[in-house]
Amino acid sequence: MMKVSGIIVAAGKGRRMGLGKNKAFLDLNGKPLLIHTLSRWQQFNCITELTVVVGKEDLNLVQELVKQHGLSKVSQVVTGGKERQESVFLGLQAAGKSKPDIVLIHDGARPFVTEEHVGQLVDAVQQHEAGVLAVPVKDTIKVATNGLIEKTLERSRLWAAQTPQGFRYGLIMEAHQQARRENREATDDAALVEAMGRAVYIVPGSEYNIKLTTPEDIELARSILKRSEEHDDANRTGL
Ligand SMILES: Nc1ccn([C@@H]2O[C@H](COP(=O)(O)OP(=O)(O)OP(=O)(O)O)[C@@H](O)[C@H]2O)c(=O)n1
Ligand SMILES: C[C@](O)(CO)[C@H](O)COP(=O)(O)O
Repeated sequence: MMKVSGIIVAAGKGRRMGLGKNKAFLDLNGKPLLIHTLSRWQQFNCITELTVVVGKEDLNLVQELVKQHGLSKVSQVVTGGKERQESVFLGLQAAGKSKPDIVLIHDGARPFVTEEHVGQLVDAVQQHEAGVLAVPVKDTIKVATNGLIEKTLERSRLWAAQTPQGFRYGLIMEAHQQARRENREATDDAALVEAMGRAVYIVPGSEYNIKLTTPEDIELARSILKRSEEHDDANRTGL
């Protein structure tokens, strides 16, 4: 059977959120943001196990929360690095011990991805080795320097990359190792694979799969959570 491991990165500082603490512990309806994300991944049938990457200072707390919330798919909680890319690399090294075929790399700060989209991503990775969830860009994007517009990009070809991003394990490890040798940095993992000249496929995702980045996202997250709880209630009661 195909072994699919999730790597959930939550070792950031959440500076843009401005809470003065890691946004992973932001309370959403009585539960920390990271626990919302992990509880969802715990339920995904295609996922064999989860590696969680957190800041050194949060290691004990997250291990305790994992136990408390019965997150049995979490096989390890490991320490991350200064940048997201380093946290992912450390997560990949740890996940590699149990020899996964495919890894799905996901932001701890994205609590609303669905099983349907994760399943579609796994299918794409089985077929093509590398894929990302993404949504079409809705705004018109300008490239500007010092407030002066240089050009307008052709919107019909623009996609906003999300996570999870999925890869055959050997491919993403090679991409991270090469990036480290060449001191290359990127804000997502797909870019490291693209830089090797390898194909990465887009799997259309959902606008609800938001990353909580700035304070306005908290309100949005609470309303998405309410909507998904109502949806669950409706399913349970047959409404
Ligand atoms: N050194 C880092 C930086 C980021 N992340 C994780 O990567 C995800 C996406 O990053 P982002 O939203 O930028 O989070 P932060 O780095 O925490 O936020 P900021 O850039 O505002 O400080 C988050 O779940 C974050 O915890 C990580 O594991 N290790
Ligand atoms: C990986 C990512 O979530 C894709 O959208 C994003 O690039 C990482 O977060 P950041 O806000 O760029 O740090």
